[in-house]
Parts: sequence; structure tokens; C-alpha cells
Amino acid sequence: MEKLMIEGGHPLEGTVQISGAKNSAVALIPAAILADSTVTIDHLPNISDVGLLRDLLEDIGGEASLEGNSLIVNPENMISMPLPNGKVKKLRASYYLMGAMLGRFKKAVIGLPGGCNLGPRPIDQHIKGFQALGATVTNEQGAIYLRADELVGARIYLDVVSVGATINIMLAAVRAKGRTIIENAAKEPEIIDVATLLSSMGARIKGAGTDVIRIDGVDSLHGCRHSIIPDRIEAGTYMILAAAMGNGVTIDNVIPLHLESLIAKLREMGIHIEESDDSVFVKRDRELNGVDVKTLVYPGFATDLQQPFTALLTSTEGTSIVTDTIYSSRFKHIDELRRMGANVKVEGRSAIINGPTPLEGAKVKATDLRAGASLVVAGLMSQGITEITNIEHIDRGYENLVEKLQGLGAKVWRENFDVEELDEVNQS
Ligand SMILES: CC(=O)N[C@H]1[C@@H](OP(=O)(O)OP(=O)(O)OC[C@H]2O[C@@H](n3ccc(=O)[nH]c3=O)[C@H](O)[C@@H]2O)O[C@H](CO)[C@@H](O)[C@@H]1O
Ligand SMILES: C=C(OP(=O)(O)O)C(=O)O
Repeated sequence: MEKLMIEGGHPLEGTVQISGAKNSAVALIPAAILADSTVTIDHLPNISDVGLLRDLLEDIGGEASLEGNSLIVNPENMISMPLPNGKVKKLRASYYLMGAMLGRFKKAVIGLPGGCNLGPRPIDQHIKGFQALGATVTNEQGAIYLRADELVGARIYLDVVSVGATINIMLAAVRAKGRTIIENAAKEPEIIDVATLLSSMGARIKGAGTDVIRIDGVDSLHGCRHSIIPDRIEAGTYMILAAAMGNGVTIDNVIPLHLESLIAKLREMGIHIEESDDSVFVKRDRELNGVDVKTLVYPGFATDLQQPFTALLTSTEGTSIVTDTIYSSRFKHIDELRRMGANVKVEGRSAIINGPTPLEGAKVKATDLRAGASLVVAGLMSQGITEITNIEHIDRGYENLVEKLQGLGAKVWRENFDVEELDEVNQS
């Protein structure tokens, strides 16, 4: 088992390259199931969620080989093998196997997904969509059983704006008979990315990126080649790190438009930012003032950046209030930040941060992916050594985190440790 070690207090400087987007990759890989020939996905991030999905495609008879950072999926021999347990429980995005396998085989058995524990994360809107397309859906002992004689396009209004449900319904609908209309759809850039891949495979989709998506079903989809968009959450995390400790950091291979809400907030705090076509330069050159932030669906402030942003706010002057309107309890990082000296309290869906507080290195645990990112921000700002355990969460979403941070001048490394030490951290 490994932990992440950080010696804080060293400024960051230089350029960091951003990887392909996790939340696109984890939908694009299952989408390849829908094709009848080879799909090549370029700019694949080397993260554990991607590895799990690759294995899952092989578990159902596909071939999924890597050439550099390209994934080559041959879906020809795939079958609708039940996947009730095991790897599907280790990530959230295994739910996309439901839509993709239903779309291709008209049947699937998939265990309920895992992913970050952020409070209740129901999938009722995904199921409502599958049912509207004509599938029978039952939940038997923690696995979802889906079956349809045929899938027929329908008009589906999402009661909650959901990234997962929007993509999953697209996956199931592209090979359905007739037209599907998804209303109140999510508008995240990853949805456009998935629609772009599906369109390259021959699907007929209009409106991705708006709140009404129209899909005209086709009988078959063919192979194609697709390059994943840059990860706006990874990019945002490095921007926050640069705002925390940066003498001048260029975050390269980004789409600045995808980061407008973060850029606006950082500027409001007093951070110097220069945008160009595919990079942003971030520099902290003065004292920062606190700001209030509310997470919202895209293009609002991303909930996935809320946790690292909260860590940054401990270094700013005054009281800041961070409200998460997407998840009811995405605040597990707060206890850990407090161990490091932060003055933060949680009230309902808000964290109230009083700053600036100097942080001290401590033994802390990454309770989920972005909680881990938040502790990395805090660790780099701290005096002394921070030890972060449970870093398997961080490995779900950040490619080569240690190497990228070292490239910016951070003193960060991984160390082996034993299970007794983990028990100690979990009990403290
Ligand atoms: C793999 C992936 O892409 N994960 C992202 C995706 O998660 P995910 O797709 O799970 O998030 P959703 O957009 O579906 O969830 C948004 C909100 O809607 C609720 N909801 C969702 C579906 C449903 O059927 N019923 C329901 O009530 C959720 O509990 C949550 O409160 O979008 C989230 C919101 O941007 C991000 O935090 C995650 O990083
Ligand atoms: C919540 C996240 O991921 P997932 O939905 O995969 O758990 C995230 O990427 O911040």
C-alpha cells in the first residue's frame, strides 16, 4: 500500500500538461460497445477508472489494447455477459455499461455503481430513461437487470439535470427505432465529447451541449477514431494549486472556455490569469481575498472543483462560504483540513471558511477523489510534512500526479506503508 508524502512550502513554477478528461473517457470506452468494428480513442488518461473499464470490456469478450495513450477497442466478439459484482462496484461510470449494452444487445445485468461517496447518488433518471425507451428494469440484490424486445425512441424529461443520465440515455437511444428527445439534459463538455464520438460512429445526434438533445436512431454504428477533450477538472485543480503556491504556472492543453467559472472566481480573489487558445497562465502575486462560491451545473462552478477550492480559501483573507448545490454531503475533506489547522465549519450544504490560517503538515486521509485533491493543495501550502493515505481515490482521476507536481518544483513522493498504519489513521 502507498501513501502520498508532501513537504509543503515550496513554490510551484513551470508548465504542466493536462491529460484527457476522466469523465469523457469513462463514457467513451463503454460507447465503443455500440460499434460493429474497431474504435480508437486517443489521449486516454492513465487512471484507474480507465483501467477498470478496459478490463470490463475484456470481461465481456472485447479486445481493448493500448498503444501509447490510445485505446483500441474491437467490440466484434462482445456478448452481454452479466456483470453484477466486482469491478463495476469500484467506479461510478460502470453505469454507462447499462446504456451501451442495452443499446447493442437489448439486455444487460450490471451491478449498482460505486464511485465517490458524496451522499445519495441515485440513478432513477437513468432508469426512467431506459424504461421510456421500452426496457424492463428491475433491481435484484444490488444489480440492475435490463431487457427490451426492441428499443423505441421517446421524449424523456429529466427531473434532475444529470450528466450520467443524459449520456446513458444517449447510449441506449442511438440504436433505438425512431426519435428520442432528452429534455432538461445536462450540458457539460463531456456530453458533447460523447456525442461527437457517437456521431463519428454514424449516430444522428443534435443539440448536445444544450438542454434539449435529439437523437434519431440508426440500425448500426461503425468504428472510428476520436481524441478525448482535455480534463477541465484536472486543469482546474492545477490552476487552484498554482493559485495556492504558484510563482507562475502555465497549464497547457486546456480549453479555457470550459474553465470560465473558475477563472472568474480566481480573478475575483486577486489571482493573475492570462488565457490563450489552449493554455492558461496562473500567478499569485498578491494577498488574496476570500470569495463565496456556489456549485452549479455547467457552465456554473463545478462541484468537482469545490473541494480543492475550499483548501485554497483557507489561505485568503476574511470569511468565505462555499455551497454545494449538487451533492448533499461533499464535505468529508473538511475534517482533514481541520487537522491541518484550517478554521472551517460545515452548516448544511455550506462550508464556512475563516482565513487566512497557516496550515501544518499532518497525517490525513483522502476520503474520495477530490477530497484527495483538496489535501494535496493543503499539503503544498503547509509547513512541514503531510502524509495522505487512501490515495487509491486520487489515482481514479489524476494521471501521473506525483511526476506532474515534481515537474513544477513540488517536493512530493509516494512511500510504502503497512496496514497497521492505515488502521491508525482510520481510527484517529
Ligand atoms: C463519471 C462522471 O461523469 N461523474 C461526474 C458526474 O457524476 P453523475 O453522473 O453521477 O452526476 P449527476 O449529474 O448524475 O448528478 C447530479 C445530481 O443529480 C442527482 N441524480 C442524478 C441521477 C439520477 O438519476 N438521480 C439523481 O437524483 C445526483 O444525486 C446529484 O445530486 O457528474 C457529477 C456532477 O457534475 C460529477 O460530480 C461527477 O464527477
Ligand atoms: C465525483 C467524481 O467522480 P465519480 O462520479 O466518478 O465518482 C469526480 O470526478 O469528482
